Amino acid sequence: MASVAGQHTGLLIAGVLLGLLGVGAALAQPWAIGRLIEAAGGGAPLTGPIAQLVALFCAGALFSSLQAYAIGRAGENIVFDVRRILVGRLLRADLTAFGKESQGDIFTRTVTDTSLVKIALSQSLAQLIISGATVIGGVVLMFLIDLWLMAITMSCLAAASIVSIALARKLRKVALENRDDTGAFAGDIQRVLSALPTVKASRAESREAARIGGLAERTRRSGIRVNAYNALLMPSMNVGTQGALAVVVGVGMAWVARGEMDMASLTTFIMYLFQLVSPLVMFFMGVGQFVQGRAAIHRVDELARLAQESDGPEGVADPAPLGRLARHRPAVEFHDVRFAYRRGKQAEKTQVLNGVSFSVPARGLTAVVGPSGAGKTTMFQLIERFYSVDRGSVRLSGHDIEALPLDTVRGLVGYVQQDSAAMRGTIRENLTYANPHAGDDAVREAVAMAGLTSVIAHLPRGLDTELGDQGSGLSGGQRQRLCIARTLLQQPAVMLLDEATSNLDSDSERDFRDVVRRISRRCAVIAIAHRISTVIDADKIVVMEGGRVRATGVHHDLMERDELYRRLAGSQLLAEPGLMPPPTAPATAHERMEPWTPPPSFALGWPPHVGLTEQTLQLRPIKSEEQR
Ligand SMILES: Nc1ncnc2c1ncn2[C@@H]1O[C@H](COP(=O)(O)OP(=O)(O)OP(=O)(O)O)[C@@H](O)[C@H]1O
Repeated sequence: MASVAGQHTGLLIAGVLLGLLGVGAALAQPWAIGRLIEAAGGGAPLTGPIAQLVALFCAGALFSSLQAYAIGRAGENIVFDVRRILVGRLLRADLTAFGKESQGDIFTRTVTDTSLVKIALSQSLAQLIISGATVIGGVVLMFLIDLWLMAITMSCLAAASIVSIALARKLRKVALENRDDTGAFAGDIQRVLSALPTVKASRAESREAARIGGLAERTRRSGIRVNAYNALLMPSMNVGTQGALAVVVGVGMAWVARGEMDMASLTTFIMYLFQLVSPLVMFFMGVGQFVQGRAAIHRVDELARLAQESDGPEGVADPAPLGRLARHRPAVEFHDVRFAYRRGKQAEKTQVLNGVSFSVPARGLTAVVGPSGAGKTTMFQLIERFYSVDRGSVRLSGHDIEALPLDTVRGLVGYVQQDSAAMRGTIRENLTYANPHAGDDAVREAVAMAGLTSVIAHLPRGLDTELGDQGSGLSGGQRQRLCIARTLLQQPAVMLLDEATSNLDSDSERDFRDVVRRISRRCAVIAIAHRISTVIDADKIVVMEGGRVRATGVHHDLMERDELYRRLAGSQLLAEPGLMPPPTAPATAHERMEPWTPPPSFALGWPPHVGLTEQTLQLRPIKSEEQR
């Protein structure tokens, strides 16, 4: 953060210098008033002293407004740079590190904390320097007027400063707590709002309102503590200056009465003392703001240090020759890949892949099947290099992906995810997201290939129809086809389809299978499929179980020799009768799926069936039209 502020030191220094010129003009004003009193007392002409005074007033006003403009501008520049850097780092963050952070807290740090950083690094820093200079200048001039009066003033101010410094220390601590509480509150709001339908369906509104209310209450309490220390900071200084003023007026008037001091000097001294009050208060307000800003700087710095994706080692092989993948080499190879996710702040390991090896030809359809949790999606995430393998290697056309630039890897690999990721924006923007330069013809072709032409034709604004958050405004199946069209527009060399047809109806799925066939003549298609129809005519099938490749082959071959495949295929056949020839060998008792019969009473703590009575349904009488 300091380095960002360092890039704007020119403007900051200009602002501070202008402020110091304003300080000079302000400090000269009591002196000019003293001269005016002397001239009036001595019967001398007043035009000169009055002109001096007016010139000082005007110069003071001009310099302080120029200073405010320069410092404000530097502040905006600093916050702009901090946000630009943060957003860049967030978008390139390593997914493991990113997954440990709460998204709401990230949002608070990026939006609110950066605003506090702006105030701390520009306004309050300048305020500290300028009001500090005013105080020092005033103190020196007051020393020159009268040493003893100044000594009295200093002792009152020193006592007040000790209290204020102790308060500022406490303020920093509670400000940090308050920033963290605000982040936790925002994090929970984000968690709930992103799953609002689930919250409603689970009737969890009251529970969530209470939980978030608790976090809001914690934020309120720490906010009140911040406020309390802030509220004590200024009065502690005010009491010091007011005490000093009372003593100075009393002692000074006694000295004037005894003839030991002249009235002009006492008036000038008192004016300096008055002038000291506001900068002193501003100084300690600046301390308060800076201290709160430091808490924000700490949080923003922490976020900026989020681990980043590595873009491959220095001196990587030139990615250009990869272009379309060579036909004679496998498009993707896994060599004894081991991988574990790291969860939470403690980075506890979840071992997922335990030595996976297989290869995918450069053309054709490779289907990946296996029970839930076998590690199929994880494999795709490793091909996209969202995570790095712990051991072994993943190769693209013979090149270890760790040695390729990320941009090359992700340009070559197109990924249609399990949860179709559509975004707020028009359908066209969603379609061309991975290839913003795609022309209209290409868009039309991709839309047709994904079976979206008639869907889009029925929308009021066609391709320019706006979608809501997460692509709301389209059905699940339509969103999925949108993502497929987007990936097609990317023209990848390897296309990953993660259960991409799970949301398609049978007709659309049949059409889509034809599309996949056509695409697979041009590139390598790897499809995670739960439907047998997707895998039955795949060129290669990889069967996964428990983080290992259990078998590879084609359908008929696997039906003969792999129990798990036979079982998976059998269960799928139930959903899609007539698609598959009968198994070559009768299933053993062990392999056969047991039909599910409901237990006599529910075993998971459900009450036995009591029937839906008015009482259990908590029915209320329906009001008639008139009652309403
Ligand atoms: N981000 C993550 N952090 C920690 N563990 C994860 C993460 N994602 C997945 N896992 C774990 O990794 C294992 C494999 O998950 P994966 O999604 O790869 O399975 P899958 O075979 O695709 O399953 P499904 O067919 O149900 O989608 C699971 O046990 C899961 O709990």
